Amino acid sequence: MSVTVRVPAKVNVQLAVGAARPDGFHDLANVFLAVGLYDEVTVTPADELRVTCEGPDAAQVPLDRTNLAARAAVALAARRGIEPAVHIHIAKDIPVAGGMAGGSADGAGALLACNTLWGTGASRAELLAICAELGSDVPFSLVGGAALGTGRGEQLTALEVGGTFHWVFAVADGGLSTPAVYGEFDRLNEGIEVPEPVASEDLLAALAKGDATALAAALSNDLQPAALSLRPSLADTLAAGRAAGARAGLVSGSGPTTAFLVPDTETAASVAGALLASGTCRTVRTAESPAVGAAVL
Ligand SMILES: C[C@@](CO)(OP(=O)(O)O)[C@H](O)COP(=O)(O)OP(=O)(O)OC[C@H]1O[C@@H](n2ccc(N)nc2=O)[C@H](O)[C@@H]1O
Ligand SMILES: Nc1ncnc2c1ncn2[C@@H]1O[C@H](COP(=O)(O)OP(=O)(O)O)[C@@H](O)[C@H]1O
Repeated sequence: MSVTVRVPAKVNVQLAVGAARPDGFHDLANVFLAVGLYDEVTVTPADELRVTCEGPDAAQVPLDRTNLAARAAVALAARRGIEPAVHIHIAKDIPVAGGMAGGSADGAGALLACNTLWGTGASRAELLAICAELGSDVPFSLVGGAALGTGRGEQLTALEVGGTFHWVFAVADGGLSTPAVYGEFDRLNEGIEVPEPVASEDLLAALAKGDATALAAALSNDLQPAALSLRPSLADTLAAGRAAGARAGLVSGSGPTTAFLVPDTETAASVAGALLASGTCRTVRTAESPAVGAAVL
């Protein structure tokens, strides 16, 4: 018997970052929006814990116990005093180390899959608590849709979304390390009073209305200057997407994927083509939002 769970990627339509906390994390107003690019995590009983991965970026995914999917299985098994004897297979379609929470998706997916396979009966609240232990973005991968993440991003409030948003994602060559980007944020803000992160009322209203023009005007990412500082070529990708007709473009989370909001699927196809032709990215993907969270298939 196997259980397969499908989990979406995310884009941060607003990422407001506060000052570094004593524990090294940053308080956030993190407006997550799930997008229709998915990893599938399949768990099958086995003699011992084993992880395999397939997909274009599979070579960059660790297959040892540092893999977030393996950590999720170990965390749930430890709470129940059982062995995490399971083969976890990840069919990976979410770009790796791209600021789209692919590892977090696999963590949330493996957790839900193991809870189902083992009949461990963890409640939604317990699953969310385990997700938060695994990483700041993991709870959102479980719930999907749209949500405001406060604290380090793990405390979620569901948000209303009144329509469909169309995106083009430009996937860069190579990844960016999330801690390195937060570190660069601290360096760039040294000696500056960093304000408390607050969600934008205009942005929340645009999401609730499904108003893509208003959302485009309200998109923001406080990590973007840090990502651009570490990867200056991303400015060329942003310029190419905007010149091709995107309503707005921004770095997705810690990057280096850039996200472009477009009015419809036709514009998505033409902006994707122009971005590829510009030579400023490795590949392009189109997807729609919102997407549902982790779900057993
Ligand atoms: C930036 C964001 C935006 O959604 O995602 P990505 O773009 O990387 O996917 C997140 O804040 C990433 O969340 P996640 O990738 O789960 O990070 P974690 O494993 O919890 O933390 C990794 C490291 O990132 C930094 N970190 C993370 C979250 C946070 N609120 N403040 C931080 O300073 C810390 O240096 C921490 O040690
Ligand atoms: N299941 C996983 N899939 C991808 N990366 C993983 C996974 N588990 C651990 N990692 C590690 O997490 C790092 C960040 O990957 P990822 O979650 O894809 O990006 P991001 O944090 O930018 O959204 C990778 O470089 C990899 O070393």
